[in-house]
Parts: sequence; structure tokens; C-alpha cells
Amino acid sequence: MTTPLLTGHPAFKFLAGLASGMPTLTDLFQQNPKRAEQMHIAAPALTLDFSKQRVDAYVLSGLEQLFIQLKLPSAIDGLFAGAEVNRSEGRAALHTRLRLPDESLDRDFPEVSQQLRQMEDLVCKIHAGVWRGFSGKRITDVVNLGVGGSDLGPLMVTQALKEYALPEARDLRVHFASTIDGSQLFDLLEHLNPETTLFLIASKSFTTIDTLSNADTARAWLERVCPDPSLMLRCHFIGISASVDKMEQWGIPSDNQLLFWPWVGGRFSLWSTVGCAIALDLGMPVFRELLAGAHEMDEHFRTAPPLENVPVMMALLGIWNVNVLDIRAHAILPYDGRLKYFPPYLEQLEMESNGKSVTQDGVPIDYATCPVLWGEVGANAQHAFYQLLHQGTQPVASDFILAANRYDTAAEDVSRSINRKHREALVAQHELNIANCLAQSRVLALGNDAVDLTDNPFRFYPGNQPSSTLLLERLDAFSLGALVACYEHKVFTQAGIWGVNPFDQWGVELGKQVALQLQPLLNQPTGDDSVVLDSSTRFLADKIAGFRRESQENK
Ligand SMILES: O=P(O)(O)OC[C@H]1O[C@](O)(CO)[C@@H](O)[C@@H]1O
Repeated sequence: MTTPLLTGHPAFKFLAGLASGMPTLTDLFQQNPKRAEQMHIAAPALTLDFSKQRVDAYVLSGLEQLFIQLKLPSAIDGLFAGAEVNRSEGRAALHTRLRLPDESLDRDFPEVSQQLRQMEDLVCKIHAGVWRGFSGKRITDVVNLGVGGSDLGPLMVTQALKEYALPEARDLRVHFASTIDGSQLFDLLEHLNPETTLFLIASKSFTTIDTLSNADTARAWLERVCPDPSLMLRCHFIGISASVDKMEQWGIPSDNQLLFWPWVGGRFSLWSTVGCAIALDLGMPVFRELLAGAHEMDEHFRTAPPLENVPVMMALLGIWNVNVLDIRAHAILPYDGRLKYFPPYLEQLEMESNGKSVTQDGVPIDYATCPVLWGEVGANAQHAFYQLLHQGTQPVASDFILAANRYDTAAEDVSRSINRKHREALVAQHELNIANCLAQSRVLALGNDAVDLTDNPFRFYPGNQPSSTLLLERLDAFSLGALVACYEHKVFTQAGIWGVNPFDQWGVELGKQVALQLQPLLNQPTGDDSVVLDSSTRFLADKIAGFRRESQENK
């Protein structure tokens, strides 16, 4: 099947024709005072207000037509039914299967429920202190060794939901180390006790050098104190992968292997046994609640009509911004310190998925695809890059993410021993945070029209920067699951419209190959002819070798 190119479609041409006459956001709000009432939609656990996007009813209907003309409804059915949506690798992408309710899993996909149960069993043993280190001591610390999708998802979720950790999980500390230079692991190992530390080696392929080099360092650290290698592997390493063979080769005992499948993309894998770090840090019921929230969002995505469908609407607004308004930058601005790792998580999800320039058929694309996406906790970003958003020369679209309720539950009082005064102070902080979030999207949209300012060029705010606000009633496991699934489906929908494959990542392969090619050259003198290097790489390699020699000589 040939994937049609976006720009040739009648609906796209219609949309392109609307761009030049599009009023500013100030005008749009003046023309229709009920704009926000008409331009918000709801999905499980969240509401999307898109009234600050530069769209009107004509644009929305053109986007809906585009969605239909590009056959996205059948693409979505295909995703859920297990069609080969990842064509370059000949695979389905069935992360949605991982969050089906237990009854359907047991009935239709017993291999998934079996792995979930095995994970639960390991988690319970660790929490209960039944799983012990080589010297018989209880496990106090777990280190997740993984990178990309095998790190960012669990890291993001555990940071976001810390306050929901169940009593059985509170005595266990969960850490993450991903960097190939070993610096995170180096810092951790300084403080950890090898007798009571357990490592999760999370790698879909179990070949990723970043993760395996960290795993080798962890093993060397343990070998210093544990004389029995098989006891050490049994008590201190759990493997999480789609490759049993590779786990076997590394030495992971079969009882310590947690599996997932080639049809789970790395950046879509937090719902699989890659979520083990989440379950260990927060408790298995919290992990299951996360799955439940994602499943509800799956159902919404599968069944809601396009203009009432939150992930579809987010995707369509993105297409309008990127391909019609030519806005190539997208900021993710959670007004919630707990979502600190949400922007990096989305950077991988969106840019590794849709940073592509050929269609599923390998045909070069002549229009923009994924924008540059970055972000930061909103209130901190105000003191970093908002200057550019307000007065720079780049058009930027933003997503504001906000939870209405915070610091208001008895559970928080118990878990953090909060007294009344302390809580009142925190609630006041939350209110300040909300005010800042709303103020920023208002000023970005309306600029100087938001308030009456003097005529001073340095205080000129042009406004007209579009944004959406995703409002959660509260941030908890269920709503976070729904939020993440929402972005996953946005990514899939945009990929369908751009005609690209969101489930491969060939772009990162060449760099890995070249690194392997270069490594042996680092210790060879100039003049080795096995690989002809460009002069910059040769210069840097020689310079580094020189510095390292000097350092050796000075020892
Ligand atoms: O889980 P693995 O196989 O170690 O891969 C880690 C990451 O590396 C990539 O393959 C490429 O960066 C990502 O897609 C993936 O999440």
C-alpha cells in the first residue's frame, strides 16, 4: 500500500488556504467571547482547553476532513488489531495490549498476564524481605540500569507518583542510572551497600552498550565482595528484556528474567515488565492503576469522534501549527514539580518516533514532520527560556499541564507527616503555581492586550503564541497513565498524517556503529589507515590521547 503524501490532499490544500486570513488570538477571543466553552473537550482524567490555539470552526472542520481523507480511523483500528504498523521492522505495535484489564489478558493474552504475575511475585518477595542479598541481608536499594525507553518512562513515573508509594514500598529506595560514562552509577555506588543492592538490567535488545557497560561495572563492584558468582547473579541481578538468549548469555538466571516482546517499542514499554522499577518503588497496585488509566485513554482514542477525541485533537492542532502555520518548536510546560521528567520522556516519545523524513514506503517527504520539542517544569522555565517565548523571534506552540488539586488529601498527611499549618502553606504555593500557569498562557496568547501596558518597545509582548492546556483534576497513577497514553496516541495519529513510521528509529543506529568503529582508534597513534577520519575527528582524538598520556605520565 502506498502512503499518500500529506500536502497533495484536498483537505490540506483547503487548510493551507485558511492560514493567511487567520485572525490573531486577541481577535479570535474578541469575536467569540464563548470560545473556551466551545473549544474544550474531555477524556478520562483530563480536559483539553484548546481555545488558545489559532483555529476556528473552518480550520477544525478541515482538520477533521484531513483525518478522514488520510484514513486515520482505519489506521487506529489497525493499531489495536495488531496490524503491521511498523513496516520497516515488519511488526505490530501492541503496547495497548499490555494495559488491558486482567479478564481480557487472562483470556486472550495469557503470556502477558503471566509476565505481569511473575513481576508481581518478584516485587512482593523484595518488598516482604523474602528476597535477600548474597549475605542474607534484606534488599534496601534497587538500581534500574537502562537507557532511553528502558529508563525514561520508569524514571518519570516514579518521580511523579512518589507521594502515592504504598507502605510496603516505602522502605525500598529505587535509583536510576543510564549514562554510558558511568557517572550516575559511580555516584550511586559510593553510597550503596553491595550486600543489600539489587540491579534491574532493563534493555529490550539486551545489546545496548550504555546499559551493558553499566551492568558490567555493577557486576565488577559486586565481585569485589561476593566470592560466589552464581550466588551473586541470583541475588543481585534481574534482567528485563525481549531477548531470553541475550539475558542467558550475560548470566541472568532464568528465574530472574522478566520478558516482554518485540511488538512493544522501547519508548512505549513502561507498561511492560520495564515497569518493574515503578512497581518496586510505589507498589504493584499503583502500577496497575497506571495501566488502568492508560487503558481508559485507549478506549477513548479508539471510540471518540475525531473532534471530541483528545489525542486526535492534540495531533491535529500540531499538524496545523507545524504544517500550516510553520511553527516548528513545541514546548512542554508542566506546572507541577512532580512532572520534572515528563518533558525528557516526551522528547524521546515524540522526536524518536516522528523525527523522520521518509514515508513508510521510503519516499522522501517535502514537508515538516516532528517539531523540536523540549520543556521544563513551567514555573522554573519562566526564569529560563520564557523570555524567548514572549519576546523572541521564534513562533512556539506550548502544552501547559496542570493539576487542579494538590496537598488536599489525608494520604499526603500520613505519608509526609504534614500538619495543618504546613499544609496551608503548601496549598498557598499551589495556588500561586496555578495563577502563574494561567497567567503565562494568557500573556502568550494575548500579549500586551492581556493588560494595559505603556508604549515601551522593551515591554512589548506580541502574543499570538498558541497553546493548549491539559487540566487534570489531580495527578495520580490513573491520570498519569491516561496522560501518557494520550501523548502516545497523539504521536501515532501525527505519524499517520505525516505518513511516517513512528515505531522504528534507524536514525540512531549509524552513530552507534561509528562509535564502535572509533573506540579502538582512540588509543592508536595518528597514521593508522584502517579508517580514514575527517580532520576534526582525527584532531580531537589526537588531542584527547595527548591529554590522557600527560595525565598518565604525571601520576
Ligand atoms: O531497551 P534497549 O534495547 O536497551 O534500547 C534502549 C533505547 O535505545 C534505542 O533503541 C535507541 O536510542 C531506543 O529506542 C530505546 O528505548
